Amino acid sequence: MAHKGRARLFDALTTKGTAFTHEERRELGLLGLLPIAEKTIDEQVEHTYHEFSTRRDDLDKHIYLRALQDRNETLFYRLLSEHIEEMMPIVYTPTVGEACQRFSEIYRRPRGLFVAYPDRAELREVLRNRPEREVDVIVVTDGQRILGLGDQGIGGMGIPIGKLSLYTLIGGIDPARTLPIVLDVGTDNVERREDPQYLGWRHRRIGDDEYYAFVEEFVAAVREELPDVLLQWEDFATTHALPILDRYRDRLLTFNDDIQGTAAVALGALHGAAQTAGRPLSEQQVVMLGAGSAGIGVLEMIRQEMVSQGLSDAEAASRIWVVDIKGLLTDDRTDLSDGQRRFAQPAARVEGWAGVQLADVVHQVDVGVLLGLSTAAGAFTEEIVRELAGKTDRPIIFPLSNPTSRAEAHPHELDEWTDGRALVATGSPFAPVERNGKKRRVAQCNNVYIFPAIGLAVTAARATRVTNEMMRVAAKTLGEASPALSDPDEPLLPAWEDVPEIATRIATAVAVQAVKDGVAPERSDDELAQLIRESRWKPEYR
Ligand SMILES: NC(=O)C1=CN([C@@H]2O[C@H](COP(=O)(O)OP(=O)(O)OC[C@H]3O[C@@H](n4cnc5c(N)ncnc54)[C@H](OP(=O)(O)O)[C@@H]3O)[C@@H](O)[C@H]2O)C=CC1
Ligand SMILES: CC(=O)C(=O)O
Ligand SMILES: [Mg+2]
Repeated sequence: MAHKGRARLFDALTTKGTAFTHEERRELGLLGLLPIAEKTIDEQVEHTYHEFSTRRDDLDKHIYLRALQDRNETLFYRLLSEHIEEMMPIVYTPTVGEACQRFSEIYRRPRGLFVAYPDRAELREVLRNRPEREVDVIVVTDGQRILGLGDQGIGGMGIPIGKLSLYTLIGGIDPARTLPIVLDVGTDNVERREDPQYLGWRHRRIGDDEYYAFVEEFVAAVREELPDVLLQWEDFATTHALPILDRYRDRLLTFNDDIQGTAAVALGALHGAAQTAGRPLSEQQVVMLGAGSAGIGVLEMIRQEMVSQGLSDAEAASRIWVVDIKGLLTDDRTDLSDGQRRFAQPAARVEGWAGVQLADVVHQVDVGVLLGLSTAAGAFTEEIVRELAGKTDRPIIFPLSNPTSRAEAHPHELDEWTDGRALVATGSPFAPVERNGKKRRVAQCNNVYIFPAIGLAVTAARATRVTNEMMRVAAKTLGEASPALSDPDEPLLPAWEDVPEIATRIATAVAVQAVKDGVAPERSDDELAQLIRESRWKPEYR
């Protein structure tokens, strides 16, 4: 706020552009630096929306919005908040996936921190060079599993930038207090590495010993510089995601969005779905396609929920069937990680089956819930879905892989193959499904319903850890807001326009839980609710 003149005019966080009044221009040394007209923020929104609308395709629209964000953050968030449903798919999945693939080509200006392995001796200096001193939330990736698009190296930076935009848009986190980070540890994507435009370190990914030592150094630098920050891990390959979470979850204020955020949103959506289907989760047989960190994270939470509904651990596990690229996870497989092994079915249970692929499991088991976190586009085939639809009145089918090009099925197909009976939620956004002249919105079961609220909760309540119970409360509060609970024809998750308000509700419940869990200072529930409402940043010129 202190700067004047050009520095003030070009400070994206505090500029008002053509909305500086004549008096402000005089006070701030801006006279003559702007055309004489004085705009209101509403007029600026109208103008930028028109500009946005003239862009040819979604990537152009993404580039336009990113440029606006770099120029005037208040206006960027005001525009987004007035067109949330239209712009979410542009700043986030699916368009952000293409923006990551073409990151070096569309690169304009730096944002956040590029923490590169060759700079490892100077990590503290890198952290000290962060653009803003005070930070509430870091989102960090190493670019190895960007949505379902694999290794994008430094291009993965598009994801932390996009996620943090949603922390602000939905969770009301002050954009000046967010920090996107990419750990540049090389890339195994040969096409990227050999692209002359590639802006990252042209090197194969470093080996695990160097990798974990580097992550440890990075964490140490973050702790020293920003001891209270929330550190969110995003889009790490499963092989690294789980060990990193295990190593740091009890040492830092941290969570892994793909594991824990996805689990919470899936459980939230299943709440409305199970109620509409008329059968609680604990009475369902659940099939998951994909045994990566997202899939296993979701299943851990489903199992806990089944236990809270009265099953033993073993009974719950016996209702969960996981299929990966090799087929069903069974206890005679030697290639399973510890996390996967917890969901392996006894091999004896499948003796006599013709095979152990998804179609076989759906054929043999009384499946009520089919979930996909596999990146396998089209894997929920007509044959599989029709078989499932023959077993239950209201099949619950969630193709959750991102971006759209990786979805296991499209909602209009699921609708057709089940005669409109499927209860559907998808990872990326899809157009409404039309049946008998009536259009129905498709719920987007994406962790964006959760992470902004977690950020808001821990920031406002000054929490020091993200506990499992905090995540469970987030899932429960979201589930209770399902429009399908009051009308089975409504989507399983709330509309985007309502999401900022619901994020506030989730954040309040999570903050209350943080106090209960002893990881945030004592405060009454009312005080927390008030603190959360008051701490929300708003896109208004100061
Ligand atoms: N909706 C949401 O909010 C979220 C969605 N996601 C999406 O989930 C997907 C998976 O993420 P993540 O778990 O981290 O990724 P991983 O790559 O770690 O996991 C993918 C899993 O699917 C399996 N798989 C791959 N291809 C097939 C196939 N053809 N048939 C059966 N199984 C297959 C893999 O098996 P194997 O290991 O043997 O190859 C692996 O078990 C991504 O598309 C991601 O965008 C992730 C987080 C949140
Ligand atoms: C949504 C998300 O986090 C993912 O697809 O990775
Ligand atoms: Mg992710």
